[in-house]
Amino acid sequence: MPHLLEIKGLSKSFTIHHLGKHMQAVQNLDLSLDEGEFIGIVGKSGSGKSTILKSIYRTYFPERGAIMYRSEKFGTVDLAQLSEREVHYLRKHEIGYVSQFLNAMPRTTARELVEQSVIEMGKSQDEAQQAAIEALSHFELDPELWDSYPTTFSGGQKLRLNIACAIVKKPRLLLLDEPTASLDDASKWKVREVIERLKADGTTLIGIFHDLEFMDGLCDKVYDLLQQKSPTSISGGMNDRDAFNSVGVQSPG
Ligand SMILES: Nc1ncnc2c1ncn2[C@@H]1O[C@H](COP(=O)(O)OP(=O)(O)OP(=O)(O)O)[C@@H](O)[C@H]1O
Repeated sequence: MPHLLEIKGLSKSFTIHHLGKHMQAVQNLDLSLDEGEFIGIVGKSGSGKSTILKSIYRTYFPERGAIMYRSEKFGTVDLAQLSEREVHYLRKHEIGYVSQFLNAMPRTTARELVEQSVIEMGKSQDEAQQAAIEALSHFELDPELWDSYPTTFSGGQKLRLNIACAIVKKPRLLLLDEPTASLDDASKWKVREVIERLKADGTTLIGIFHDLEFMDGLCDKVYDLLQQKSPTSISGGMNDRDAFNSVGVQSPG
């Protein structure tokens, strides 16, 4: 069985025109992921972790390299080359992205936000209602909050809602971009339970977490960007669990 995701030679840089600076965020990166696996990405602040996830989700257009994804709908495709329309389809149906930031919409309750995620997949209002109830219960968002506006939620509550919105689509691949960054310890460990549940359900995951202790025992593999040679370039290598333990004493951020 081919990998679910295989990144080959990915490079991405940014030009900040008003500062006259060119920033090499990711350079010649290789990474692969099998179905049901959870890969953690660690590295210093600015080492390109988010850029990798955003390139997979195609928030950023990769500059060089291929991001081969085995889609249920399209077969194996290069996310770096795919049309906007197909990318849009994959975001709706196959690939989810969760960060610490909530995509709140004005005058939209938590329940409606989750329902909209289902409706945009082409499902009926009834199906969306049912799926929203299941997702919000599954991720233990207090039912008293379901009909409230999420802008008033705590960091942990927003995250639960974010995850519910992503998970309700049953994505094959879920990208977690530092979702626990603003959470206290208790909320973090609740998120860990959620991730363990997703893993048990067979979701394939790539996650960025600053807290190495949080990742320990959770990820199948860790992709280590700590060995970068200069602040503007990375060239990473894959570690297995033992190698992860050996980098566990260093702080990535
Ligand atoms: N949209 C952008 N425009 C300009 N520069 C960017 C953009 N996105 C990322 N960069 C630059 O690319 C480099 C890598 O950024 P990225 O956010 O991927 O790092 P990171 O490892 O996720 O950092 P952190 O741990 O601090 O979130 C940084 O130098 C950043 O300033």
